[in-house]
Amino acid sequence: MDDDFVALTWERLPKIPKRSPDAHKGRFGHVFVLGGAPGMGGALALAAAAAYRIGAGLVTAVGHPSAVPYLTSALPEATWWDWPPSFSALPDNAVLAVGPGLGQGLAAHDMLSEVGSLPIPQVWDADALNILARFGAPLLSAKAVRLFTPHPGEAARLLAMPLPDVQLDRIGVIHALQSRYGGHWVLKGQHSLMLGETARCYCPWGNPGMATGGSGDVLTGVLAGLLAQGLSADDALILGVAIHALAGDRAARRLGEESLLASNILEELPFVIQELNAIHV
Ligand SMILES: NC(=O)C1=CN([C@@H]2O[C@H](COP(=O)(O)OP(=O)(O)OC[C@H]3O[C@@H](n4cnc5c(N)ncnc54)[C@H](O)[C@@H]3O)[C@@H](O)[C@H]2O)[C@@H](O)CC1
Ligand SMILES: Nc1ncnc2c1ncn2[C@@H]1O[C@H](COP(=O)(O)OP(=O)(O)O)[C@@H](O)[C@H]1O
Repeated sequence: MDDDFVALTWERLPKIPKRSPDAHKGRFGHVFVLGGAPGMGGALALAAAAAYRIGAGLVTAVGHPSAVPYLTSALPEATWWDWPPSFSALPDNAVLAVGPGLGQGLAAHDMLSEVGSLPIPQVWDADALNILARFGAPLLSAKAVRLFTPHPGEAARLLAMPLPDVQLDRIGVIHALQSRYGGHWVLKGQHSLMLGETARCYCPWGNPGMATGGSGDVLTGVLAGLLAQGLSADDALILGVAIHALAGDRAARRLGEESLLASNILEELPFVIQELNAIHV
């Protein structure tokens, strides 16, 4: 690993802000997850549940009506908006997470060009990245805090380069992504790399059991939930990637890498948060 990119340690991790005794849900932000095209309601539900688990005050899932059954059975705590959302109705404390199971049709493109025109904190993942790869940086028309979360396949599409070349020069790739699209980046996979405003680090945790459908959707919800609680983009990036990987490691110890499901990462989030809070007292 390049000297410039340091390994995260427990001690170096940012803190989740402590809740004051008179807290109410309005203080912890309102995450809107946009995704859930037909057949992919599960991705939307995973991301929405992760945003709640990490501490967001309110979560709204914005999806195709066919995704409703996933959400109502998996997460009755979330509220629901149909596609296309009324962006003018977003509250002041909104954070957007776009991409989990979004699909790449015209409706998805139109929603993303609206999202890109809003000065609201946002996390871009999965199909949102695939659409960005097709339409380029002009899709990001407004200045906004943006976290981007490509896996190597998505990074290859975003830079129009062969996939094997991404893995040969992951540091060069993450710099190239930031130069082309701005914002804060995690290049996922073994030893996920992070590049933010000042953040330059890699995650020593995580395991191949996390190479399973939906684990990236959980990360997206975690990052949005941390932004919603007021963490800076760099802190949300570092803490979110770390908590997600540590939760994956706990799930692998409990269940084995082969049997690990994305929903098991979700289940372990509370225990990682408690462990971190205990060392940060
Ligand atoms: N339960 C659900 O509803 C799920 C929905 N999902 C959604 O499905 C949509 C498309 O995801 P797909 O998984 O089909 O498409 P991807 O673009 O993630 O993967 C397509 C192909 O890209 C390559 N690839 C992926 N990750 C790679 C890596 N780390 N290194 C090298 N090559 C890699 C592989 O060849 C893979 O088959 C997304 O919107 C996603 O959010 C997935 O997250 C899976 C679960
Ligand atoms: N071999 C691995 N070692 C560590 N982490 C991994 C490994 N494989 C996958 N992960 C993590 O699991 C998540 C997978 O995300 P992604 O590929 O977007 O999955 P999906 O599209 O199915 O949601 C990422 O956070 C990635 O860093």
